[in-house]
Amino acid sequence: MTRSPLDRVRQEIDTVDAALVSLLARRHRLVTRAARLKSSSNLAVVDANRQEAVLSNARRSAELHGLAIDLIDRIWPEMIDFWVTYQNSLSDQSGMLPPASGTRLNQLVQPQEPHH
Ligand SMILES: C=C(O[C@@H]1C=C(C(=O)O)C=C[C@H]1O)C(=O)O
Repeated sequence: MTRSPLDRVRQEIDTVDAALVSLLARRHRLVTRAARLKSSSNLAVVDANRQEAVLSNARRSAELHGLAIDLIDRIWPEMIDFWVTYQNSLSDQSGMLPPASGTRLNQLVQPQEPHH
């Protein structure tokens, strides 16, 4: 079977996607370490200044690579939101930290199972 140019490009896209997932997994491990360090120093999960720095680093990096900043602005806030929720879930489990001020009420109040 001869592979078309489109097939080859798609294979390369798959390789890049696998590398992205591997980097996301690495970020996840680092965020877990950050959560433990904040917990042991009694620091809040959410750090707005740090979030701004993370976003502006990513935007600057996109600019250097000629990548649309719009893409960063759509992806990074989602990632940060995901990892803030994740860290809040860790601190809820350990019971070591009060909920961060940014924690939404629906994360705190667990709906009761209806009784049958
Ligand atoms: C990972 C951290 O926790 C939160 C999540 C961040 C992120 O995903 O980059 C940045 C700041 C914090 O609001 C951190 O404090 O570094």
